[in-house]
Amino acid sequence: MSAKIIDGKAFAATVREKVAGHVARLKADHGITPGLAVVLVGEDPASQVYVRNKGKQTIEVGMASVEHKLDAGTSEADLLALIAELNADPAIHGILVQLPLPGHLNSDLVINSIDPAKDVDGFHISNVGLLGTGQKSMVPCTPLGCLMMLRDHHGSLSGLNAVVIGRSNIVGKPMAQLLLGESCTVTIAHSRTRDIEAVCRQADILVAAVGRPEMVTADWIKPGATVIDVGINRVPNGEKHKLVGDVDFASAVEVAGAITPVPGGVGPMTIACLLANTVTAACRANGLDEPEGLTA
Ligand SMILES: NC(=O)C1=CN([C@@H]2O[C@H](COP(=O)(O)OP(=O)(O)OC[C@H]3O[C@@H](n4cnc5c(N)ncnc54)[C@H](OP(=O)(O)O)[C@@H]3O)[C@@H](O)[C@H]2O)C=CC1
Ligand SMILES: Nc1nc(=O)c2c([nH]1)NC[C@@H]1CN(c3ccc(C(=O)N[C@@H](CCC(=O)O)C(=O)O)cc3)C=[N+]21
Repeated sequence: MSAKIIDGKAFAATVREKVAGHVARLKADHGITPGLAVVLVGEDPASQVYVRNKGKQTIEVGMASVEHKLDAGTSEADLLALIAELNADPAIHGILVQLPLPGHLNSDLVINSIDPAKDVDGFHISNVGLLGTGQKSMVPCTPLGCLMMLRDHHGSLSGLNAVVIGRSNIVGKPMAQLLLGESCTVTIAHSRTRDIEAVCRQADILVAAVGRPEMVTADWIKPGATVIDVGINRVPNGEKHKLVGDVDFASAVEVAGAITPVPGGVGPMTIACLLANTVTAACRANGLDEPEGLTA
């Protein structure tokens, strides 16, 4: 039997439509245009894909988009000065600093210099702490997008076994926190996990956020499980390249109950959630009721 394909691209379009509605209301009723600033230092290829898609979609939902493209050799002091400017700018409600940063920059220091209220990536230590203690925060976009798709597919996630492969601060850890918040029984697997295939086969929900092309094959998957593939891996395809996930889609689709494709799964949801977080930030900054259904 073949799995249901969870269409992240279509789901993301519905999220963006909701965001556009809230943006229109903010403009008409309050004269507020939510503004998102993206800071890109150097030329990481994965970040460029993201920035390209994001800039276009920010404009499409009616928000203001500002891009700061800095030279790979930019000093930490200059980057911190730019962030201080954006923190102080009332027209900017969301700030995203593309990761990874070039090696000479301390990314923890840089991320923690962003005003937590404008931290639409949800990476600032204050937001991480708020999420970890179940308080209102900015929730990282990729895990938030995954959660929206999981809730839509399952309704309640309570009591399900969830395995997250990957323990990064930007995907694996916050994903695990969100699933715990939904009362899943959560296991985080990583490069030192013993017999990872057997661990994964226990999962009703399997989230792969590893960065290894097609690592998760059918024999890792419990029949009927829901598989969320976060991986974005660029692999050679003849003369060109193609994108594949961390899951071997062709074999997994035969065993899973539901699965997200790459491209067209988690990626588009990540960008939609970034826009959602920016509207939420704009509402909070102005003491307005925040949109329902766009946060965790
Ligand atoms: N779709 C989207 O919107 C986004 C996609 N991504 C993609 O998601 C993937 C993960 O990203 P990110 O979390 O930043 O990556 P990181 O490299 O920061 O983390 C990868 C994690 O995978 C674990 N890992 C590596 N190799 C193995 C292995 N052989 N077996 C088990 N675990 C392993 C690592 O374990 P250890 O900690 O032990 O080293 C680590 O915890 C990438 O493909 C990235 O491009 C990322 C962000 C957004
Ligand atoms: N501060 C920060 N926050 C991030 O969230 C962040 C980051 N830095 N650095 C890079 C990674 C990667 N990432 C992607 C998001 C969407 C797609 C995406 O839209 N993917 C499309 C395909 C795009 C294509 O066709 O090439 C899809 O999966 O369908 C890809 C990658 C966010 N990241």
